[in-house]
Amino acid sequence: MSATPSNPLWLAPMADVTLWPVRKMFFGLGVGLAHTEMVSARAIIEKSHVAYDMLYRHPKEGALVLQLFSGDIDVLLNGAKEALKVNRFNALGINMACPSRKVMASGGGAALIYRPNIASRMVKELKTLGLPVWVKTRIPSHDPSDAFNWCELLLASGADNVAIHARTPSQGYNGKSDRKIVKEIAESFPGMISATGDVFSVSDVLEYIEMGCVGVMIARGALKDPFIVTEALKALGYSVGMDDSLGFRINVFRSFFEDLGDIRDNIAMPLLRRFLSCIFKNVPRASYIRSSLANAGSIVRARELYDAFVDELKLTFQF
Ligand SMILES: Cc1cc2nc3c(=O)[nH]c(=O)nc-3n(C[C@H](O)[C@H](O)[C@H](O)COP(=O)(O)O)c2cc1C
Repeated sequence: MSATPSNPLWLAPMADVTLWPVRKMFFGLGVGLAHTEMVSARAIIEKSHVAYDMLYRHPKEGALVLQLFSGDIDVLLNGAKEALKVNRFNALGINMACPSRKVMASGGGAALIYRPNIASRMVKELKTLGLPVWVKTRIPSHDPSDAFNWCELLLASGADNVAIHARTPSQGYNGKSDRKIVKEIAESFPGMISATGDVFSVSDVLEYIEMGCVGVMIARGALKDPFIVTEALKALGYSVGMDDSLGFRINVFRSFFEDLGDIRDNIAMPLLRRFLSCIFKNVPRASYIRSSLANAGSIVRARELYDAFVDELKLTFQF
């Protein structure tokens, strides 16, 4: 199974967000590839139901990278083996980017930047499973030569793609992602580097592509407005056959509601709340509608309210 994306605009991994209903919505909008949220390799080995749920892949999804995290080589490898018994994925991703204290304390996530030998062996071991191996990482420092050496090591170890979020682990989300470093690395390793970091507009996507990145991942920008995807694809010259009308937006979210109905309310309701700010944009009483949906208590009830609001809007806007 190859990891060939259908275009260079990809959905980034986001914990508690990139579950299958969200990924399916974004594949519907046109992304060329998506990531699962990061899954603990140890939790897979321990047969956690939560981790197993994260391995579900809907038949209508496109190219999908399973992103795993661990600070231990054997745990990572065995977790990946178990995951591949549950489902097929187009590539295995290693999280070397997560700066959270808990993940870094286990030696995983961004802590791997400071454990280069372990990181390199992780890539080599995962490669033995026969799938492309993708690494998502932050940068060691704002010195371009540090970033170059780090990416060179990952690629020499066999990584098929390195996605760079050009902030250091200690930076959190402060400052800006360092695009000069991304450009230098993308030029140094043509065809191997993708970008993530501060992708909020069509011009952000175009800028990373012009730098020579093979792909651009959308993360927080996708939460603010999923429809950036269709706009960016149009700007990149892909024919998307979709518009930005209210009717189109409403239908996209109607399908999303259907899919959310297939997962538990305690997972689905927070997920719905994540996307509420972009539902009913520029529509009268939008904030009242959003707060009704946020407090609906269950997806079934939220869907009923949504349908009732849409009926009202149809009378007003005649779509
Ligand atoms: C809610 C949320 C969850 C995230 N979870 C993950 C994750 O599971 N794995 C990962 O590699 N990055 C994760 N990230 C980081 C994003 O993939 C992305 O690299 C980062 O947000 C920078 O891109 P942006 O500035 O365009 O949002 C997460 C980000 C957000 C906002």
